[in-house]
Amino acid sequence: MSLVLLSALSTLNYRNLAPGTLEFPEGVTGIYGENGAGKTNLLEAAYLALTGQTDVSRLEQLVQLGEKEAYVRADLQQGGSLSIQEVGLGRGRRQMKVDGIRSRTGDLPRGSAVWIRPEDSELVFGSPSGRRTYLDSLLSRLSARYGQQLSRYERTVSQRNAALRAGENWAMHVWDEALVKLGTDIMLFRRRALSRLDELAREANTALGSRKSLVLTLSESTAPETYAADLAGRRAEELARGSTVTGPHRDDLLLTLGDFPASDFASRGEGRTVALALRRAELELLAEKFGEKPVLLVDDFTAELDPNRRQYLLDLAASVPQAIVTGTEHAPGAALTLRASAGRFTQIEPQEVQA
Ligand SMILES: Nc1ncnc2c1ncn2[C@@H]1O[C@H](COP(=O)(O)OP(=O)(O)OP(=O)(O)O)[C@@H](O)[C@H]1O
Repeated sequence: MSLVLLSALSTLNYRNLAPGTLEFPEGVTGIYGENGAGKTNLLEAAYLALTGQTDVSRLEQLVQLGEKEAYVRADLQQGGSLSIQEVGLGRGRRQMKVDGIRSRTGDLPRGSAVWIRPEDSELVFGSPSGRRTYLDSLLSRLSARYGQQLSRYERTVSQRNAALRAGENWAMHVWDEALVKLGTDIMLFRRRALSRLDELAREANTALGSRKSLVLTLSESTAPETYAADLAGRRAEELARGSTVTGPHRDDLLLTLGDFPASDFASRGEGRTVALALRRAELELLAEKFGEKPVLLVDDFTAELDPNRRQYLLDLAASVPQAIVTGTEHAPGAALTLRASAGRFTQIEPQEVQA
């Protein structure tokens, strides 16, 4: 894949953003403005247009209050040619087009964006499902096959759960066979990817000035060698509960800082550093896979009270071909500075930024 640059972003009826198009240069675009101005909304729209993905479960939340549909469009410069990605949003529905042709998320460039935001601390302090989502979303971008196997696995788990609830003990061997095959693929892929992810996250954690070492490990609910036996051994429990309790959908990505699990023992600041290290590792893995660094979206670098992490974020933004960095203050050294106010973005001349 060649370098992907976001040359323009257009939105219509997207949250509080005024309709219009913003053009972005190479290098860093800094966006500053007061709380509630629409800075996060803009990055969210950019991430959606670049990747087709959002972590908002109710899509209507993205549509401006009082409107029925919203639209975002990314004009991408890729290896000298222009490509246009459009996402239309309605009640519970998302439609995507690439260069005018109906498409699915899998058709979009998979390594095109990484989004770093203050809420990333939840990766450390939140539930295992958030960490699984981080891992699965990253691995699905690294390998389309992983994404396909994961959707098949998730479908199989929900069908098997329905059979368990219906007490269909006689059908279980069929479901188990399918589950073990798909689940084993997922476990093996996760194991392979984790060693490099662990190395990259460790390096980033050290570069962030952390004195404690970071180690990433998988906590697996079963192993490929024992999967079938583990399922059989918990059959009675699963029938009683009506749900599948063994398999990679129950795994966790353990983050050990120093000698202890970061989720239970890290301070808020240490947790934030670990979360940043995970995002940095994501960026590096995507760059290794696709040969180019993704567009980096940094939400609220000013939320970092620690000067070390602030500087790290600014340096990271300056090191990639294109970054958009928001904050309540302007980002120093930006190629373009925009001021956000009530969902509108106006360009600020360099001399005004200095002032
Ligand atoms: N669907 C929607 N329709 C209209 N407005 C919305 C919608 N969803 C969110 N908003 C509003 O968008 C505003 C801007 O939110 P956003 O999170 O982008 O601000 P921000 O500039 O990032 O602020 P902060 O600096 O506090 O993070 C909020 O006031 C919010 O109420």
